[in-house]
Amino acid sequence: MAQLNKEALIDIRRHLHEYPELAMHEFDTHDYLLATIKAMNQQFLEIREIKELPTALLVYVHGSDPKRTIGYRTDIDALPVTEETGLPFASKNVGVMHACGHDIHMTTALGVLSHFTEQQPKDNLIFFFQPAEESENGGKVAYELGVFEGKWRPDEFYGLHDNPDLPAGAIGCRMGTLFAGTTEVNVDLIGKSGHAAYPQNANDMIVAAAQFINQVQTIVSRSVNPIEGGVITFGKLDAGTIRNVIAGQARIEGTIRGLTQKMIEHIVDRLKQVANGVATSYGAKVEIQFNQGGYLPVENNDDLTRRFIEFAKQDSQTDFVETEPAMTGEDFGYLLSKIPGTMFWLGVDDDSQLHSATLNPKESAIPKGVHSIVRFLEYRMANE
Ligand SMILES: CC(=O)N[C@@H](CCC[C@H](N)C(=O)O)C(=O)O
Repeated sequence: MAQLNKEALIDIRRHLHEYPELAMHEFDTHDYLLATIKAMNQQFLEIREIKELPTALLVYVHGSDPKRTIGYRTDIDALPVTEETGLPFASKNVGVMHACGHDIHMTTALGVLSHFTEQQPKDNLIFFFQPAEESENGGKVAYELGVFEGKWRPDEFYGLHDNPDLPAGAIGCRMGTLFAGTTEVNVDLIGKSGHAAYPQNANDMIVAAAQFINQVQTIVSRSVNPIEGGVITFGKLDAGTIRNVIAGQARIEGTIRGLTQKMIEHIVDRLKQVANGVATSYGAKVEIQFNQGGYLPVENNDDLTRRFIEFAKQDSQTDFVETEPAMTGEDFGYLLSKIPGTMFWLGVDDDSQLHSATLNPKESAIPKGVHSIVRFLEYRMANE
């Protein structure tokens, strides 16, 4: 197969979009990626599978005169969202959708890879097709399995995320922190169920949960430096079984975000205080779990990011936008804490936001993104 052209890229993206799979269950996605990569020129390639992380894929492109090994990572998982785009290629996997654009990420990575299967790069390249970005931190899992050891350790790592707020195909980046760190939080409030008619004999955890959720709103508004900012979102609340039984338990699931690890820790401490305070005042038991995993703040490496931005600014074929830090999280933050590199945005120009059931990224972003990334990698390989 020759280098993937625009039409081939769009076909690939639509196939991936139709068959999204959740974190650590990306089996068909893995098989499709593998088949697509195997159809490329194999002359410079080495494909690697990981037994303990069976949906992941690594591809090594041997350089002609390597001075370094450059890593490029794409995530491959989807979200438990029911698609509402009405597109002819909408998700066929009920309740699952590429609502964060990882179909765009994968296709762009395949486009870049296919270019270098036809035109051997000077440096070595490693493409990492990573499972489980949305949850279960596949990047950290891979790192801890020792996947990036020996010749498979990139000297520098790059990766992108699509951005509906930027023009299609534009590249966005910034020095320093690009994305927030995140911590998942689960709060279980445990009281006593009972008949709806006899509240005095029960301990209603719907009321306690409502109080807890309200009080939590004061953490960011009253306990966080507004210049620094932070986020607490509870996206899931589960309590009760029927209207006339008082709920004896409530489970509230959310995510905390901060641009520094210190801020995340500060919010975690305040959240514990609020949860314990509400539990005491309602005579309830509370269990709180936090899970940060690999979702560290995404810290772009100074030297590499300066070069990346310099390239993007001066390249007449790249439309570059300097961006603000974002409160989205990314487990690429973990990989960048181990291996220096740069994360950047690829504009996909859409009115819907990431994680929305109507997200419909502009496909024209894909060939433009491939073109800019190939040009950047060639520029990088031509320089010290
Ligand atoms: C780009 C993006 O949307 N990433 C996710 C990462 C999720 C981290 C973790 N599971 C959490 O919910 O805290 C995001 O929600 O920002």
